[in-house]
Amino acid sequence: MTKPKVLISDKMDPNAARIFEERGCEVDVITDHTPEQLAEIIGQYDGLAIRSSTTVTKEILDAATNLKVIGRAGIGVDNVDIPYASGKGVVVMNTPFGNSITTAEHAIAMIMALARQIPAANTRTQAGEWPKKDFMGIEVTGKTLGLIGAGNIGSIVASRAQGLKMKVIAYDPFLTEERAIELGIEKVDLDTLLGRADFVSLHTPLTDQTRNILSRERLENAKPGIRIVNCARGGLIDEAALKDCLESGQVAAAALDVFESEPATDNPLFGAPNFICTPHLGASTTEAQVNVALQVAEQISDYLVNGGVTNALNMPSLSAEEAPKLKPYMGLAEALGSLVGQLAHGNLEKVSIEREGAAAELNGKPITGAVLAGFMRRYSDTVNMVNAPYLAKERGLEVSEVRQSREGAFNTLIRVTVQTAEGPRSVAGTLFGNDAPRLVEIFGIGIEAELSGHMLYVVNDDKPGFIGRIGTLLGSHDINIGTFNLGRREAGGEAVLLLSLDQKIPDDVIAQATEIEGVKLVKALEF
Ligand SMILES: NC(=O)C1=CN([C@@H]2O[C@H](COP(=O)(O)OP(=O)(O)OC[C@H]3O[C@@H](n4cnc5c(N)ncnc54)[C@H](O)[C@@H]3O)[C@@H](O)[C@H]2O)C=CC1
Ligand SMILES: O=C(O)CCC(=O)C(=O)O
Repeated sequence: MTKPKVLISDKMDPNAARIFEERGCEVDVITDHTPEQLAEIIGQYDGLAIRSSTTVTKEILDAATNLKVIGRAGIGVDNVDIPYASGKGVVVMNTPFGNSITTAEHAIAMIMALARQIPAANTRTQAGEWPKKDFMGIEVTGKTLGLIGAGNIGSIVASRAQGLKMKVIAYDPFLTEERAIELGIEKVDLDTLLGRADFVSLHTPLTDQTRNILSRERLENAKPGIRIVNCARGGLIDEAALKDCLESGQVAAAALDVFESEPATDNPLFGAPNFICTPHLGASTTEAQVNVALQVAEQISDYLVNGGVTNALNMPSLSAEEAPKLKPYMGLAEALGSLVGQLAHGNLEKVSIEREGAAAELNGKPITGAVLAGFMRRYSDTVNMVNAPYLAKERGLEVSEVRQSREGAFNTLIRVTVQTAEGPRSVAGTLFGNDAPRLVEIFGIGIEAELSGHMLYVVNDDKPGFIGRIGTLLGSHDINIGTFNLGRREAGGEAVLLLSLDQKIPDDVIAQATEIEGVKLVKALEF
């Protein structure tokens, strides 16, 4: 088996390359590249490991014809076009916890640096000025810290600030009252926070809702003399307004690690009074960089080698323990989705996926993804289980999932039903010996068949001599039959025949099969 190939395209702790190799991937480290150079080479790789310097644009994704997974050694994934990657079937992962402590510590360092004006005092002292009387600081003890965003990093900042005897309040619409109590923080609205806080620290992602969350109006109406820290994302603060507020003294001081445009080599805030900054160093500690490098390499190789999915932003998680157990189910699910997609006519708007018996106890999301991947192949041949749910949504397909823990005739079963103009049509399958997928029902008729390769599906009247006639027709065209599977509604009623063939059946042979007496439908299937 050829090894999956991974490119590390940003500076990363060398442990990442070691882990890739140990886990069975080939790895190249190429960190010095232009977007054009990256587009030229990306087609060779199955996996891409990045930090924040590589921007994964539509152009890169279009060139990435083999890419299956992008892993961000860090938290923010605003440098990846996730909707486009999802449409291309590429999993996007991050490492949501590896650098949180480090970044929270950076925010606390910024708070302390603002309170005691350490950077300016350092510069002037080293210049030989000894400017003792110019630097009167403030204590943080007893001051109010307002957190905008109290997720992983915000909550660590809260606990560290409480250790410094600060009172912590937070604005986060997704923070529950229970979690706020657990963190010992008071939940408030944004205007209240800005009216009460002595220090504000931002810890949200950059989204349509958070962009410019500290707007000119909010900065101007905040508590006079407020101090602001941003170690989250540039774009959360109106930088021009912040500069004006620093100059007027409305904002007493500000510390930014992140900027609207990075690298920030020429920013309007540079030189503003009481302004300090760092070049996006929030995650830059030895510990955090080892953590995120190890995690991203483990996650990417787990996906490429075993199919395990951890911390994906565009796909449900699948643990390394679950992945091998789910593998035969995914094969079955994809084949059933493909079968129903190939057989059902017309514009299909609803699909229902039922899991019965042992299948009901499994993680359903990947199974649904696999059914949809098989089903959506009727519309697109580049579909996989990552992009299938997105494509299904785009086409307005209504997807429902049903679990039935009770066993029926089979101890494990997946049934896929689509609503057609003629009513519901379903196919069902099971696993033989826990790992061999088998079709067991097709449109209400019991049958037992493996779904693979080239197949021929025939619906006919159950009459003597029919099987001989179809066999003779195929034989006369030198088409060898691998397996022969029969099912019927009742003796003499409607029957179905599913043949696996050693080669693709030509259209003219299908036309001749349709002419055989008693034949109602002939269809070539591909799996
Ligand atoms: N400076 C640096 O080097 C680093 C920056 N970061 C950035 O820090 C930020 C926070 O990261 P985490 O805490 O790990 O993320 P998280 O997802 O754990 O927390 C984000 C919090 O923001 C809240 N939120 C979302 N929309 C909001 C809104 N409209 N108003 C208020 N709160 C809102 C969420 O409910 C959540 O609790 C991210 O932008 C991340 O990219 C992370 C690591 C390093
Ligand atoms: O990789 C870095 O240095 C930046 C980290 C970061 O911003 C993040 O993880 O969101």
